[in-house]
Amino acid sequence: MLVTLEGLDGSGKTTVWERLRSDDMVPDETVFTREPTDTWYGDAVQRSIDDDDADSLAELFLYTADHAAHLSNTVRPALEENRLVVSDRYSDSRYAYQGATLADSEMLDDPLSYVREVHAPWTRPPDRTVYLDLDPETAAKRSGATNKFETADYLATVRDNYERLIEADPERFVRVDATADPDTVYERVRDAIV
Ligand SMILES: Nc1ncnc2c1ncn2[C@@H]1O[C@H](COP(=O)(O)OP(=O)(O)OP(=O)(O)O)[C@@H](O)[C@H]1O
Ligand SMILES: Cc1cn([C@H]2C[C@H](O)[C@@H](COP(=O)(O)O)O2)c(=O)[nH]c1=O
Repeated sequence: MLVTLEGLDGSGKTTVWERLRSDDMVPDETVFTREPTDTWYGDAVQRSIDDDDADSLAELFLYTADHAAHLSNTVRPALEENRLVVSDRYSDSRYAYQGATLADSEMLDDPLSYVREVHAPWTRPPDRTVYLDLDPETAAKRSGATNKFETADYLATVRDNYERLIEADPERFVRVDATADPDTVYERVRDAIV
């Protein structure tokens, strides 16, 4: 089973993901992974994140290349062995974030749909997605505005995109209030996974 953790920057995904790794209730053979990945593809993505002037379309395809390699090298092999896979960010991050980054593009009427169409023929959708729901102002504050994505204005568009994704696929998503205290958030996420 493939479970993904999604939400705005600062919503607490990595905090939960780290804690799940040492939880006895989570199966030992679980694969914990993330996007951007810790590979040279992920390094290329990181360079783009750090470049305020990166071309938005080129950036989409860097993230997408990282996703393709992540699927073939990590996610699909683990699923073939019937292991639980927990990914800190995955394809919905691309739909929500690059959907927002490309919002001003004159070439695309509906960037979110375009990004989904690019992935559709080959990606592997998650079986369950835990969405850590947080308002953009708190998200920007918590994340410390360390990269170009972490502003309340931009994150408001990203949040609208996540809402569109949830509306289109309500069965897959479990919404968790990320303003709750860390222990409560953690227990709600764990309950949604095991
Ligand atoms: N439930 C919570 N309440 C208050 N603060 C929290 C909570 N969960 C995490 N934090 C704090 O918010 C900050 C961001 O958390 P974390 O790195 O886990 O978020 P993230 O969603 O992984 O962010 P990013 O996508 O930017 O990597 C950290 O300082 C963390 O300690
Ligand atoms: C996977 C993915 C990520 N992003 C953005 C979101 C964050 O601001 C950065 C890095 O992610 P992290 O969780 O803070 O390490 O990249 C994105 O725009 N599109 C994506 O597909």
